[in-house]
Amino acid sequence: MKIEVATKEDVLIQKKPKLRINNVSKTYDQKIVALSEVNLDIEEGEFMSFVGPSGCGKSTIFKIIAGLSEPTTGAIEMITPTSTDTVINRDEVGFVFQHATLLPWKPVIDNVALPLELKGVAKKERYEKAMNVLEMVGLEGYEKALPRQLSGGMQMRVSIARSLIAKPKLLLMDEPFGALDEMTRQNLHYELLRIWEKTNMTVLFITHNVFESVFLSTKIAVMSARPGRITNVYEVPPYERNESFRSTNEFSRLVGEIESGLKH
Ligand SMILES: Nc1ncnc2c1ncn2[C@@H]1O[C@H](COP(=O)(O)OP(=O)(O)OP(=O)(O)O)[C@@H](O)[C@H]1O
Repeated sequence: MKIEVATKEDVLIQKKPKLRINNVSKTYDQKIVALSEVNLDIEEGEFMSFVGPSGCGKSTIFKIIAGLSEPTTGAIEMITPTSTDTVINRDEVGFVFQHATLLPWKPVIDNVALPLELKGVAKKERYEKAMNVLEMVGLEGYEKALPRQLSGGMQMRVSIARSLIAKPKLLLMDEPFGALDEMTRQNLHYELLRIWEKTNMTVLFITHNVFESVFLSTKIAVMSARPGRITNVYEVPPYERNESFRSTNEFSRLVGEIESGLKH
């Protein structure tokens, strides 16, 4: 992972912590150019969605931000006003994947507490924290259940709870609701927005669903086909996110604009 240190001047002009994707390119196996010169600034507390054609490098960006993959050129910078040290603290980054990826033999509470168990946190403390996040995702009472006893939506809630237990400042969600039915997906939209508002995390969210991106996000980054670039960033005004928002003219207008942006 290439980490760049921001200058003091950089830091002083930033009002809020900011994640900067600075000229990031990624070539796999010296021939597959997945990303080409991606630049994007993300403010603290933003809910930023990434939409783009299949294979345009959305997951690659997330892997680079999470430190699971190295950029070929460029860097991810985390700039905070309190420190000139821009090393991203991996403990502050949570990751949720399309599939819940739960350990089938472990009860819900142990799945949720796993990140703390791996860090050697004592059982009492990790169970207390797991109960708190299970309550946040509406799963109190299910702590002893095994994953197979839960619906797909509930398993995703467990996965989200597990990502929240270490109190991430940045949550990366790679198509988390892609495998769920529409009703479950919409219920989880409200849950996620409630959690986002409560925690003030920065959320980065990959989806193929433009409606979902407009409903959830403060900003939407549209990407081009491979090699992936950010072609446009749309801002969603702070409308109240409720059922009626989905049927407003503003909602349809934004969906239309983004869909046409995806075609160019
Ligand atoms: N480990 C890898 N080795 C080689 N090529 C890879 C690797 N990971 C991804 N790629 C290639 O890089 C490109 C971008 O992949 P990536 O998974 O980031 O796209 P994506 O936009 O997330 O796709 P999707 O929307 O289909 O999930 C694709 O062409 C993919 O085949």
